[in-house]
Amino acid sequence: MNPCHTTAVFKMVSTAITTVSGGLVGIQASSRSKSLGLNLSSSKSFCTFRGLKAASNVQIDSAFLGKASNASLRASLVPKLEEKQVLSNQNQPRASYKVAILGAAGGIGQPLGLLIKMSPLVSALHLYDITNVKVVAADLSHCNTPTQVLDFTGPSELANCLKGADVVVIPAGIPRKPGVTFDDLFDINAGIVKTLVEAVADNCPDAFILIISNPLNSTVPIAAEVLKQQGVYNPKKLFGVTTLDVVRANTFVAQKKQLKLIDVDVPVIGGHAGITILPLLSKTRPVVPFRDEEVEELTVRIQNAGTEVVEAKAGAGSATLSMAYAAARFVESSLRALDGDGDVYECTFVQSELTELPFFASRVKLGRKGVEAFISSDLEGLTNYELKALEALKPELKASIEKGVAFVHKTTATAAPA
Ligand SMILES: NC(=O)C1=CN([C@@H]2O[C@H](COP(=O)(O)OP(=O)(O)OC[C@H]3O[C@@H](n4cnc5c(N)ncnc54)[C@H](O)[C@@H]3O)[C@@H](O)[C@H]2O)C=CC1
Ligand SMILES: O=C([O-])CC(=O)C(=O)O
Repeated sequence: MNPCHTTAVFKMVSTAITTVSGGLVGIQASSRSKSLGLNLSSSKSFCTFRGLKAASNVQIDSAFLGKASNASLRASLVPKLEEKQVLSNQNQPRASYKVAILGAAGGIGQPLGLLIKMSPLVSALHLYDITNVKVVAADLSHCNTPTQVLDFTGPSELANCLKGADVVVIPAGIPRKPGVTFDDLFDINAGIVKTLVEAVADNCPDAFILIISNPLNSTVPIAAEVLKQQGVYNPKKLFGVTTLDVVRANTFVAQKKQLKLIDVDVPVIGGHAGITILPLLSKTRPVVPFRDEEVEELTVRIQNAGTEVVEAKAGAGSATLSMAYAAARFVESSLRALDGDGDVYECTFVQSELTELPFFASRVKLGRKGVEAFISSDLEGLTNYELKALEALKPELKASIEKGVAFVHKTTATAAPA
């Protein structure tokens, strides 16, 4: 075993880890500290893939993709390194999953491709876009990590991009500009997502499908309707990526309460637009008291964080780097779940029975078959502020979901012969 690689894997996860334990739907989440008995924190040097020379001097204080991610990474990789001898004779980790990014040449797609190219779990990275994707692949493919990068341009190459994919990530579509609402993106992005998901249904219906394109509250229901029409809908494997809301909530709370960032975990429920984003500050781990004004200030900031970036970019688009980071975390979590890690939890916008709404973002347990359990206890014992906000978000979220469903039915009816 290459000690450099071992150090790399372990260093990426060298943080205190809190996990949520539980069983099936309706379980009570409980937090506990988990120690794997490894002494990982004494040195800050970091080695990664063979040949990345500068890496041995990289200083890191915390982990790569965040605590939730690392808990799972540690749990999934450490036992395998010891028990299954996953290192090949080139001293590389086993990398066996195929990930496809649709919209890979865009502002999110490019940094997301880079982060996924660095994952030890990915053997093949397929990049699809309608333009400019050859350039991105040529560039990325020079990084000497084991993942093979292939490019696919335009609808004629989409099927080959998707065949055999384990995880498909969709950040295709136009982003917001100042003054543009999420719903304003619907007219263009609804059709893009519909077409891409039709191709997913035809070519890799068993894959985890991760939707990033906005308006997320509508594009996920669109994807579900398309998959239903094609007869391949598996609600456990269709995810709206809301990880950025959690990443932001964790960051803003840690700053406000002067907590160690890596320890903070705030569940975010509802949807992904304005008031439909509901951070459950009362469920923050570690437990921390908030004054009423702090709750109001933090909630509003988390709900408007996307607009904060849109305004800062002044017409050049919306969040790309932080979104790529958040999506990479969700991809890693998906891969570890597929790999049999029993300790993977993420908030995500999925088909749900936690409320009367057909889709709802909440914390879920991920496993080989997708969503294994909903952490319903997150919705118990909410504060009055949270209960009121939860009721307030429902009409808007319901309307966005219905708009997505109606779009698919309408386009199908229009396309059907008279
Ligand atoms: N879920 C979330 O938390 C977030 C979602 N977003 C959303 O992600 C989407 C993408 O954002 P950016 O990457 O910044 O936009 P971008 O405009 O930089 O990139 C979009 C890419 O999609 C490609 N594309 C367009 N039509 C396509 C099609 N039919 N097939 C394949 N690719 C196609 C474009 O060529 C472009 O490369 C936007 O809808 C944005 O609102 C952005 C940030 C956070
Ligand atoms: O706000 C936007 O337009 C993009 C987005 O979804 C986010 O940054 O969370």
